[in-house]
Amino acid sequence: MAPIPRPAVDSVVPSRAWDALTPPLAQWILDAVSDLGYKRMTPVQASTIPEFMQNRDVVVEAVTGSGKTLAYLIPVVERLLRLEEPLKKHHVGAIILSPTRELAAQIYSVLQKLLAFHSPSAAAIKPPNDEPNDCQDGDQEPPIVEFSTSTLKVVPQLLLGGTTTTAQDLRYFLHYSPNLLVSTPGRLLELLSSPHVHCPQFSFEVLVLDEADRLLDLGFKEDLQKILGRLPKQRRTGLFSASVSEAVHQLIRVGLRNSKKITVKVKDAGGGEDRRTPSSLQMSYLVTPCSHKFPTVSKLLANLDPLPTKSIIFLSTCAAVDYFQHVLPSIFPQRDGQPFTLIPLHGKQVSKARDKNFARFANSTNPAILLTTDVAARGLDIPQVDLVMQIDPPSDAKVFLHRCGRAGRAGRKGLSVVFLQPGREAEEYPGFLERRGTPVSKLISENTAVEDPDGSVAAVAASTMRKVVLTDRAIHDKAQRAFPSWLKAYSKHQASHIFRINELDWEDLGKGWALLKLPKMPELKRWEGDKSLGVGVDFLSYAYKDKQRELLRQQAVREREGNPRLEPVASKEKRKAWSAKLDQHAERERRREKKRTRRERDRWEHMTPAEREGQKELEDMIEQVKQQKAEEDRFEEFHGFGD
Ligand SMILES: Nc1ncnc2c1ncn2[C@@H]1O[C@H](COP(=O)(O)OP(=O)(O)OP(=O)(O)O)[C@@H](O)[C@H]1O
Repeated sequence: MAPIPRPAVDSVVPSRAWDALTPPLAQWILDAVSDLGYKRMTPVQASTIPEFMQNRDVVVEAVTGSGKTLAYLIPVVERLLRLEEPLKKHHVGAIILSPTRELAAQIYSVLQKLLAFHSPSAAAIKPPNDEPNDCQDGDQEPPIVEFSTSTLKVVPQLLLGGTTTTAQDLRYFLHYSPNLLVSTPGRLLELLSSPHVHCPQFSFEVLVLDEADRLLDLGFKEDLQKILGRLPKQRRTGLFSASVSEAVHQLIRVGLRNSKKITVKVKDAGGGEDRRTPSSLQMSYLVTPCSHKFPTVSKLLANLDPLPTKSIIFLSTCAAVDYFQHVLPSIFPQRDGQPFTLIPLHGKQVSKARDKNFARFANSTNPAILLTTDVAARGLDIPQVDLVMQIDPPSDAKVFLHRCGRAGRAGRKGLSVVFLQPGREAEEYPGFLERRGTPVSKLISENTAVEDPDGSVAAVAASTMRKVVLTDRAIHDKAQRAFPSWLKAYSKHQASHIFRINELDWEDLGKGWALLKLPKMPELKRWEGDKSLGVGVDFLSYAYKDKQRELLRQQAVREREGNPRLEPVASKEKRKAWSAKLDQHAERERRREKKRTRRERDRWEHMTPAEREGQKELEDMIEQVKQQKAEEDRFEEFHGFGD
């Protein structure tokens, strides 16, 4: 295996042998890591494990793919196995929280691999959807079975919304009495709400927030606040991420105790600047108009040497993934006589499809491409990912390094490419990234440049994809939904001074998206170009593949012909441009804020004292984050870094 990036900044601990730690790790752990082929600790493991095993909280920021998972799993299991006596039945000793189901499942799988070397724990591992066979009926009150607590062991449980019901999770909990829970916030909260699940101070040891900055985002605020309210304050806490911002470090003062900040960055090739990305990962950009983006992706896939085993394409919305999954295979090349397998994955797929698609990608033996959104940006560890392509930069600049970091993991060579449109994007975005510690350089290679002086390459690609769209009106519908949603995402980019809607080239976008026409959108009201994009389509006879759907459409056409007033007309509200809606938005936001405050007050009145404590703790954390962010913004503004 290629060398792991070397540490810098706060971390002074280099990569070390596993048996060099004091206090030493248990023999079974040494056997496990040796069997897994991990000869030495990575820098983040060498820095974190000794601290987290002792009574210290840790805030760990280390580049993607640097081995953070084992850096917390080893201390967590060691702590549970070094207790003086086993925990009482139905008492939880440790919790690991992750923002997504896929990441939680992955953490659980690493944990299983580790515990396989600890015989008492290995015997306790059951599949997460295991139905204890003495209680199959979902509606019955779960029986509480006797559970042997004489041996110290780690009994893990994976909690995932979508795969099991809360009742099934609770039955599993009551039957096997797990002491270590790996979960997403929502599902954990549901379990902790049961009076049968206990986390008292004398039992509860440690809480880990993986992708901590994402978990501290406002989207998770309520759940996290309630979770903290149900956990004892006297506990160890570990925050882990590749982007624990300075703001999150302030949490040390409020949420964490006796804490240690561990930062593992890497030096750039010349040994100078600190980087926030692994040195095995080449971070690059390409300047391409929209209509050249996918032809360029094809060229990369056709020519990159060695052939990328697995690649990820990031799009900005779920609807775009739903649409492009149909058209892209028509323009993607074959390698060694084999097509690439294109697998869609996004957060609006039902859990089963999401799990299946993720497993298909992870286990694919053919060259495979995951077409996805930011749901796959963080934490996922699929070592064979060689290439990451960001068709659009993410709206949240912080997500950029997480997306890139799906490639170039654990010292393996990886390439990340972000596609920028000529003009402001190409001129300003690289500088914007550099100021955030994630510099990118222009990808210069014969393999990538699409020479297209007369636009014929783009035209051929658009025409090939349009042929696919014409085979089924349902694909056209998807495109017409996806394009406005992409535009909305574009308009919400954090760096709004770079990503400006009024500088977009609509005709080129229509070609790049292989649209049959531009959708009716307020933004196009004053645009005088050809909204049919020069594609002559007879929409009256353009049919759905699905027979039932087509019959309904034909019926609707007949009805409309009989009564032209039935033509659906977008409401006045819908026809307003985004920009014109801003004032209304502000007013609505003010009213919403008022309602929110009232709701919060009501909720507070109905809270238990413990929940109030949790709420206060979290509010303190968020306040600190806000203050720090404001300070950072002022600093950036002063130095001309502002967005
Ligand atoms: N000591 C080690 N030696 C070699 N490889 C290791 C070692 N520890 C972990 N790895 C490998 O490194 C890869 C990345 O590990 P992990 O997923 O924990 O990274 P991470 O730092 O959590 O990344 P991210 O920030 O993207 O979540 C895994 O494939 C893992 O098997």
